[in-house]
Amino acid sequence: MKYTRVPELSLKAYTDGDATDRRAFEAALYDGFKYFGFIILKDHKVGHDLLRRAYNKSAEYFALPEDDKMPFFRADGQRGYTPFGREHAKDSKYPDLKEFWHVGREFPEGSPLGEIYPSNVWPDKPESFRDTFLELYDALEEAGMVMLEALAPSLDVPRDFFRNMATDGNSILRLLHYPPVPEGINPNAIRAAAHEDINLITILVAANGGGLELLDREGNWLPVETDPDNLIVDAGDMLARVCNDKIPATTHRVVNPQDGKNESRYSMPFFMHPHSKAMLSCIESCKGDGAKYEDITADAFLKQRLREIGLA
Ligand SMILES: O=C(O)CCC(=O)C(=O)O
Ligand SMILES: [Fe+2]
Repeated sequence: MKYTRVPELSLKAYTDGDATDRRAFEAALYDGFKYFGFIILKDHKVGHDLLRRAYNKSAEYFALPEDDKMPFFRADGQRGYTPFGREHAKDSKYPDLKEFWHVGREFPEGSPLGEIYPSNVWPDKPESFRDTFLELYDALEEAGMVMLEALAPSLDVPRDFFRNMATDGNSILRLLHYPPVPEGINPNAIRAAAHEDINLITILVAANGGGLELLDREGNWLPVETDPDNLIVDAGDMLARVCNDKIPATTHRVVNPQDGKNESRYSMPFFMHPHSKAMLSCIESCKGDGAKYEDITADAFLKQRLREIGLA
């Protein structure tokens, strides 16, 4: 199968369809993932109202003065606020033109699991910030779990294989703000330099503006554009690693505005991670001539990659 654009799949066909619909969805997901490492997901259950509310809260937060935001900056960048110009892609010298906020997993008070990941921090304004983003975290995780489940049969692993890996996982919701590109900025600096995501899969709430591009097999940058109510799903390094690159962690970037409209851009990727102790080890059906990568725990792999992007 050859594609000229990122395929669009309807999640409803999988969740509400019969066995034939589900098999067709699984095949289309696997084909899209193998070809591009990206698919677009429509008819999902993350509500339109929740997405609009989340975008509004995100815009309200980033509009606050820097003095209100900096108290939530943590050096490791894993929770709370990361200011403009801090993160750079693994192979880029120039910082990305973005600021962001990270929400991690919340455990019920007193849960022993609460110790394993850094605690969330929360701003006191805007109002309902915490509730909105915990709701979005759960909704995106739910959609992601279904995708992980739908992927399993194609790789000949039990249906709950990836779901189990991601249960209590170190998944992160990132609220991103790319401000208007400042004048006089180094021409090599872009909103998000070419990179691959670190995690298993990313469920990206499509932004309210263009700019996202993936690097296709011919080495061309292909815009990934869709209705802002749809979700974009892409495969990260951890998934590529366990399936021996059968599914690629596709390089992507966000370019600066090119249409003369130098406006803020907001997006909200949800990075689905395995739980820290999960072993990233090559799936039997993908071994072929042998595993290309050594076994490593999800936690060790994450730490290695965070150092490479200047966040640890
Ligand atoms: O803003 C976007 O559309 C993509 C962001 C992204 O690729 C990332 O944060 O890893
Ligand atoms: Fe990314």
